[in-house]
Amino acid sequence: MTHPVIEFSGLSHSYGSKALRRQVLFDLSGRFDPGEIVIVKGPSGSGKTTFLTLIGGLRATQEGQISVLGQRLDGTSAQQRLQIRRHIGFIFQMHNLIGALTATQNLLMALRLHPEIPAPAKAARDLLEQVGLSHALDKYPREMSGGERQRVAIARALVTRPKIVLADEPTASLDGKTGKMVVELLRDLASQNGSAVLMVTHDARILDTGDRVLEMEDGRIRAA
Ligand SMILES: Nc1ncnc2c1ncn2[C@@H]1O[C@H](COP(=O)(O)OP(=O)(O)OP(=O)(O)O)[C@@H](O)[C@H]1O
Repeated sequence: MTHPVIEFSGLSHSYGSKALRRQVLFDLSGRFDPGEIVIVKGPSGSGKTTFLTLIGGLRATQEGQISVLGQRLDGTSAQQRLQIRRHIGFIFQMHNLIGALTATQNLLMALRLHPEIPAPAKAARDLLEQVGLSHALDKYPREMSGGERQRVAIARALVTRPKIVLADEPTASLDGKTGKMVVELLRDLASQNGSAVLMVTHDARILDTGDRVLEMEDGRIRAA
């Protein structure tokens, strides 16, 4: 039997407190297996981003259980969640590239947490070239377009070959050709590295690239 990369049950989440408290996720359960690409879709406000940030350990679990690579996330400290996050590649719209570092240096920074990866400088350059940024290796984020910055963020998330990739609209600011190339990179990582890829997207061009679709509505997972 395959061990799931992520397993969650009874997951609920609310924002605000007292009279302003509003529940946005209701009793979610499920699992993600190695090597699968899951498309998460659903209307705006249905809870997709909240769900992704919870299973990525970016928020504390309020209710329910989450296990990531065999380690429990619920009930852990912020410090422990930080450790688990090392195994996750995040591709979010607020990509938080470090402005004082070039594209290459941003990738090297991520690689510093992974001394087991050989030849980091080559790994960084190769991946930036693969996402079509050979002209921008030494550029700073402020010198790049939005789409170029997005590609640096994608390369930074993937260069450590994480076992889990969480992506929120990864192709939103990319043209069709570049978007397709990014999806191919994700597919390679899933098949060669056994990584699980969870991708929130409305992009009609890539909806059919997933192995399955998880559809959310009003904070619940709709039965497939
Ligand atoms: N930090 C927050 N504080 C209060 N409410 C929030 C917060 N973040 C999200 N919400 C609310 O929680 C609900 C779910 O939001 P979430 O961003 O998870 O949905 P989504 O499906 O990702 O939406 P979109 O497709 O528009 O990004 C929404 O009603 C949103 O307004």
